[in-house]
Amino acid sequence: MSDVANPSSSSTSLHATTTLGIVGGGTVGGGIVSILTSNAPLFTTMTGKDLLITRLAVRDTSKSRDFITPEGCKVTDDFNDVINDPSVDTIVEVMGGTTLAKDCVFRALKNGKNVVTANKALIAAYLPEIESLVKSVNEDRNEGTKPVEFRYEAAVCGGIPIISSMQGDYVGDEVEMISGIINGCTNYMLTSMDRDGLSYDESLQGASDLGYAEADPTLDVGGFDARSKLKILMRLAFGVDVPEDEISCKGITDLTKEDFEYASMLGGTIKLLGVAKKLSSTEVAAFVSPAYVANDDVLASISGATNAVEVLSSNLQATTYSGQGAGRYPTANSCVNDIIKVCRGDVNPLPFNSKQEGVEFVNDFKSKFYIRLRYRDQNGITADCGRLCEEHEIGIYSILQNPIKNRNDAAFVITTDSVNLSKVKKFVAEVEGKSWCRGEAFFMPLLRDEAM
Ligand SMILES: NC(=O)C1=CN([C@@H]2O[C@H](COP(=O)(O)OP(=O)(O)OC[C@H]3O[C@@H](n4cnc5c(N)ncnc54)[C@H](OP(=O)(O)O)[C@@H]3O)[C@@H](O)[C@H]2O)C=CC1
Ligand SMILES: N[C@@H](CC=O)C(=O)O
Repeated sequence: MSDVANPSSSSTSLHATTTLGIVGGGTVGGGIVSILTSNAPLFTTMTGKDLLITRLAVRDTSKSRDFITPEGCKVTDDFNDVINDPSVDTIVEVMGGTTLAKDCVFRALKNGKNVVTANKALIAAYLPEIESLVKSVNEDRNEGTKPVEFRYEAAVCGGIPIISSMQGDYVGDEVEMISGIINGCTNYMLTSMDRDGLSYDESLQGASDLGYAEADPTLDVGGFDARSKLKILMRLAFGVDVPEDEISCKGITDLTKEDFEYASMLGGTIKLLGVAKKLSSTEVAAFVSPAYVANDDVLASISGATNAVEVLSSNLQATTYSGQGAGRYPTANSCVNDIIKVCRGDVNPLPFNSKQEGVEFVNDFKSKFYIRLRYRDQNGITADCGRLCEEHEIGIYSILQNPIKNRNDAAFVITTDSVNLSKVKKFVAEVEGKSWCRGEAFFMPLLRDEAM
């Protein structure tokens, strides 16, 4: 921190300053600037320092902005100007992505700057590397120098303070399971489609307009954004680093109107969930998938961009965190909280908690499943399915079918007894080879009914 009197703020200020460089002036970056500037006197009181935004990097400096650039802040299209400025104490990375953002964050840390980021994709892709870089940068710092901080509250569930809770509130506890809605864009979309009857494209457009979607919305609708967040939560909760692509991941793109009708027939709805569970002292399983949620489950009523995460632990038992998971101000709020902690001098030597040796990830899980099959009508289809279920050791719990409207393209749903995902995948692969089967089958877990 620059513990010198602030020369550029009102000439009467005798406070020390903290200088911020923000990389990214979009949905989140604009919100951070607005919150910091509109509450400046309060933040000075809280930290004892004037917070100056002296640098802002954007891709296109000629674009008009929906926020006011702070007085004296230099705007650039080269983030190197920000991370190489020796007067900047803290870099706030809110441009997103995993290539340039990696360069920006890694070089900022190497330059001895604190980093605040909302970038879950980057953290999920390079968590061990970030952890060891923060450690080595701090080991190399002179004795008595404040350690460099890496903070990322906004990266998981936007405005919900789940990261600080996972870092600090379970130290004497043991987390057994995390499950919840951890992507605001898709929850907004599913709500608009199910409740308001909007099409997939209309609901995605709405989510983008409201600033919920990623720059590449495939990350949202494909489940990948939720998977990045789940990976980070798994490290914090279970001390396990899981390569992201090992976590079973299905997005919302294959869901149809019919699935909502069948879910309603079963007494529930469909939510995109991230679930991770400790199966034993040495094994953890996880998935991201649409899932059937019964109407009396707390997750069924979570609508719009709201996120909700239930953490099951030995001491606390079930604790649910709920709030805005995406959008300008909820997300910027989390970044600002991190910035204030950094300015105040709070130190967190273990940003990702301790790693637990000997805990392995198992890429399979047990649940009851919903399997929707499309078919060309002919005799013997249910008999065929029943035989295949028996061969794959899948117990049928129910069979649902609306009256057939089109004999060439009809659908029915099987719900199963508890069975491993791996068995369902093999069953589905065999069904898809049948002459009567149309297209790909769709399957998803039934939450709570012994999920995992
Ligand atoms: N939006 C949300 O609800 C949430 C977002 N996040 C994360 O926050 C981060 C930012 O998201 P969001 O604000 O929505 O994204 P936006 O697309 O709205 O903003 C990205 C900003 O980064 C700038 N930028 C892009 N590339 C460069 C570059 N090479 N050099 C300098 N600036 C660049 C863009 O400049 P320009 O404006 O000129 O194009 C833009 O201002 C992402 O990591 C996202 O995952 C996390 C939680 C919630
Ligand atoms: N696209 C993300 C933004 C916040 O993380 C989401 O919708 O959750």
